[in-house]
Amino acid sequence: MTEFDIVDAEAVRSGRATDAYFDRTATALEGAGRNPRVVAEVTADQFPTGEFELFAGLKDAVALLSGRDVDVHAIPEGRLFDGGPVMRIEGEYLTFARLETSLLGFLSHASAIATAALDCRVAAPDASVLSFGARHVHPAMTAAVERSALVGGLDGFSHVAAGDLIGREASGTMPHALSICFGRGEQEAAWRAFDDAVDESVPRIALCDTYSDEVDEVLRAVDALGDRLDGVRLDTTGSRRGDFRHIVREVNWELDARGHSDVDVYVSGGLGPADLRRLRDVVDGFGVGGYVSNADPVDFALDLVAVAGEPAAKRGKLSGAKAVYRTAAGDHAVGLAGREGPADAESLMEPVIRDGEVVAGDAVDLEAATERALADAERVGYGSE
Ligand SMILES: O=P(O)(O)OC[C@H]1O[C@H](OP(=O)(O)OP(=O)(O)O)[C@H](O)[C@@H]1O
Repeated sequence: MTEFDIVDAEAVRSGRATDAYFDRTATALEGAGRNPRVVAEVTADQFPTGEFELFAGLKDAVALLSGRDVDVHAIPEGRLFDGGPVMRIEGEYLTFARLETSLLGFLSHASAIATAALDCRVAAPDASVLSFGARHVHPAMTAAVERSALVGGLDGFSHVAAGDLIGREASGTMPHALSICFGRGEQEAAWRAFDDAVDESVPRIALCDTYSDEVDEVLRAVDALGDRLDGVRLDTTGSRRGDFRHIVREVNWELDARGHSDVDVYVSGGLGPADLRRLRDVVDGFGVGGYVSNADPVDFALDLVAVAGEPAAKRGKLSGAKAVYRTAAGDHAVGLAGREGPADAESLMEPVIRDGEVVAGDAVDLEAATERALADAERVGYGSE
């Protein structure tokens, strides 16, 4: 009995974190003395759909399969895909049967979140965009959310413990609760308390919408902190927002009129790519929560595509080990592995585990994944208007 409803890492690693039917399948196969060599593929769509998604979660998938007698190929994290396999596992079926549930979970959530993050990245390429959505998900998922947001090109994230795991410090300054603790009309006391107590390395970004008009609170923050004020954040609640772009422009105007155009303006609260496009030329940064963290998981499935060296698949799925390609024109293509791919096309899958040993290299490296995501987005024109 654990304190929280969190399945622990050991249950994932051991295969206990599985759907029961895999346990029963293993029992049946063991009882029948059957354990064929198979090829299994993880796929969202059989053929290209015209809609790219960003691949993430491979680091954990590789960790799950490492040390087991399998060979695994995958497209590297941070590559866009559209149809065909993202991962191929070869080995005896019982070696990985019980791992399917966790494997798909790792990939499905991470890829969805990375894709949503990339939507935001390309919507505001020059602004700082931070992931604020940890509060919307189960705490067991927060590190995966924040890491996937980084794979998708976001500049940072808010969750402290996720930062410990990822090896990067969380960002963030103050919630409305800070001002409210000091009381109506006492926002200056809140901003000064923050400035007095919080480490100098943390930017002084005052939240300026708690009790009164944004311009009024911004100018009061300027008076209260003077040159120590780095920026202001407007998180105006939806029912009070009116024309948010106009409000932000007015704030910028009034800052400029008083010689404080160096104060950065950040906005947050219910924002998505369309909002980022609308506001990107008037703000310095965005906090994006639910749009990224609440992305619907990619509908990955794991299917057997060959048994004992022969093509095999359930109906509706394509048999045979496959390769996926990026063509010179930037399209995604799927073909049988071992056949020649399209002319001038780059094959996307690479070995990540060989005989149980991890050989993934930078295919699971976070910084390399982000670089790939941005380069791939540019190459295929992802999110271009
Ligand atoms: O809206 P999302 O895009 O999902 O982003 C998360 C939001 O959560 C916080 O708002 P909240 O109103 O809870 O702020 P508070 O805690 O400062 O009141 C934060 O300031 C973001 O606006």
